[in-house]
Formats: sequence, structure tokens, C-alpha cells
Amino acid sequence: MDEVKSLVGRLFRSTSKGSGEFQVVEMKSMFFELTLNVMMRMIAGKRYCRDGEDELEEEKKFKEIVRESFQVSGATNIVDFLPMLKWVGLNKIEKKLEILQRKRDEFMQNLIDERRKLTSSNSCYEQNSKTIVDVLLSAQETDPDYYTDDTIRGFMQVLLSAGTDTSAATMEWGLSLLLNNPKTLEKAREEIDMEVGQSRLIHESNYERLAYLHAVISETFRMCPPGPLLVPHESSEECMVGGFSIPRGTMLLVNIWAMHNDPVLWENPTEFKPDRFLGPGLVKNGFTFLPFGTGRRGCPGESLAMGLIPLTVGCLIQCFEWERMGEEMVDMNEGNGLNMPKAQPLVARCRPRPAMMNLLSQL
Ligand code: HEM
Repeated sequence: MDEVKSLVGRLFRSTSKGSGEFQVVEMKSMFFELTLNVMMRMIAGKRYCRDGEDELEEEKKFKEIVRESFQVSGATNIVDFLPMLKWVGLNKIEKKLEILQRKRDEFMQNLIDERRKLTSSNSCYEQNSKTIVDVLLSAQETDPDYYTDDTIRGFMQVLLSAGTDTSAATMEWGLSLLLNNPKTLEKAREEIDMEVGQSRLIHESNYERLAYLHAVISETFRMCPPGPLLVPHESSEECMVGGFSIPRGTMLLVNIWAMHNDPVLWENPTEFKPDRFLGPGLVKNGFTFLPFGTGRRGCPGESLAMGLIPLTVGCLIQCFEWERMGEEMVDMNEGNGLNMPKAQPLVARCRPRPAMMNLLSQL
């Protein structure tokens, strides 16, 4: 909640300068910084994106590592397909990855060492301020062969790359869809005004009563799933899938984008219709809607994401008025990258809602 409040406060400060005029805001980086702060606070108890304060050297280094990691994560490495090209010097991506990995390891190791020092020197260390690194370090005490520093660094990196861009991209797609469908935005706001009011921000405890907001998020996941092919799975035994015999050891990619947009399964799949997730028409067969995958290797971050995304999008609807940059629709094309990013970062016009000014000025 702290981080969502901080995002809302930051947006308020940057949009309340004019005399009630709409201001242009770029939302992609705002969402990304929000999810980066949430993850890094959980992992190591630190935030790296702070509003209005001078950037520390450590913050600069961290942002550079994150930027480089995302740049190379979706890149095609031609040497994977034609290994002999390595000998003619076409392995630049591999070299880049090696350098990046060294930088990442050094950075993560410093964080581990810092937490190790802090927890061992602080005898009245509070249980509820434990980070993921602290938990892994205490597991290291009982099982040092498994929980090595190397493994802990790996955990940190996986959580960071799986938990930031996915949630940020969903918020960006969701707000873009709402800007292109202002009546839906209005309906979601009416629900929030009725169930939460205007004297406090949405809280997770209100979720049960915000069915339409959740339907908006589900419809966003249906149309723009951030893991469109899940992650590659491998058959551990020979099996039959949809009448095809799949040998043991086959790599299986599940195209959930195609499933979520299949006209046989969904009426008018290209239309943004959150109502399809409400009431008796609710999708009953869970295997037609799998934004987080399923089974043993399904996403372990689902509840975290489903705590954060409705909260963020809901607070933005509750506190601000939103408009597209002009008559033209927000561009909904996809760019390159693992998590189906938008081709163009979302830029919109935004101003605080008069009814929320009192609350916003206290943030
Ligand atoms: C909008 C948010 C998110 C979406 C749509 C999403 C989606 C997915 C999908 C589709 C998979 C592959 C599942 C499969 O193949 O069956 C996955 C795996 C994973 N996700 Fe997420 N995720 C999100 C947020 C998060 C967050 C916040 C975290 C971390 C806290 C996280 C951590 C992971 C990890 C560690 C895996 C690998 C699990 C494994 O291989 O066993 N994800 N996610």
C-alpha cells in the first residue's frame, strides 16, 4: 500500500501544478518503478526509485543493471541456432550476458552481505521486517549445502525479473484499454465511489465488493497476457495432447494468447468486455483462461500480483480523471520482448478529481 500511495502522491504533485488543467504523464516508467520498489523491498528491504531525491550511486548502478537485463532478456541469439557462428565472432550477446551476470552477481552479493551483517548484529531484529534474503539466510544456517549464496543470488534474480515487468505491463495495458473505453472506466469509478467513497483510498479489504474492477483486470489479462506462451514446459513422460502423441522430453509451448483470443471459446474476443467475467456468464472452465499458467509450475507470484494490480489501477481511477492525448485511440500494438510489452509506452492526460483533492493533498 505504501508504494501505491507514493505513486498516487507523485502523480498528484506532477498534475496539480496547473489550475485544474490536464497534464501529460508517461505511465510506463511510473508502473515499472512501482513494481521494482515493491519487489526490492520484499527481497532486500530497499527501494531504488525515490521521488525528488538525489540518486545515490547504488541506485544508479541498480537501474543500469535492470535496464541491461531487460534489454538482453528478449534478444535472439543466432549462435543458439548456428553454433559455428561463434567462431566468426557473432557471439556478442553471450559476451554481453557474461559481463552483465558478473555485475548482477556482485550487486546481489553486496545486498546479501549487508543483510547478513544486519541480522547478525541486531539482536532485537523484528520478525515482521524480515526480507526474502533474511529468510533464505536463516535457511542457509540449517541447510548450507542447498542454500548457498549462489542459489540465493539466483532466487533474487528470478523474483526480480519475473515479478516486476509482468505486473507493470498489465497495469499499462489495463489503463490503455480503459482510455480507449471511457464508459468502462466510468463504470469502474462508479463502483469504487459507491463501495469505498472519496474520503479514503481503496484497500485490499474492499476487494470483495469491487467485482467490476476485478473483471476489468481479468479482461486485461485475457486480451493482453504478459506471459503469452507461458514458460517452456517439457513432457517428463510420453503423453497425448489434443489427440497428438507427444514423446518424452518434448519442449511444449502453451499459446495462451491464442486460447484467450479464440472466437470458439470467447464471444467477440477482440472486444474489451469486462462483463463477461461477471455473473452467470462467468468462465467456468479454468483451462480457457490461464494468465498465470497452472499446475506445479504455475506462477507463485499470482496472489502478490492480484493484490497489487487492482489496488494500483483502482486508486488511479478513484483519484484522477484520465483522457487520451487526442481523438486517436491509444496504440495497442505489441512490441518485442518476453512479456508482451506495448510497442509505444503509454502517455495520457491526467488531472486530480476535484472530489479527491482533500485526500490527495495529505499524501
Ligand atoms: C501480472 C503478473 C504476473 C503474471 C501474468 C505472471 C505470469 C506467469 C506465468 C504465465 C508463469 C509460467 C507458468 C507456467 O508455465 O505454467 C510464471 C512463472 C513464474 N512467476 Fe509469474 N507472473 C506474474 C507475476 C509474478 C510475480 C509478482 C512474481 C514474484 C513474486 C512471479 C514469479 C514467478 C516465478 C518465480 C515463476 C516461475 C515458476 C516455476 O518455474 O516454477 N510472477 N508467471
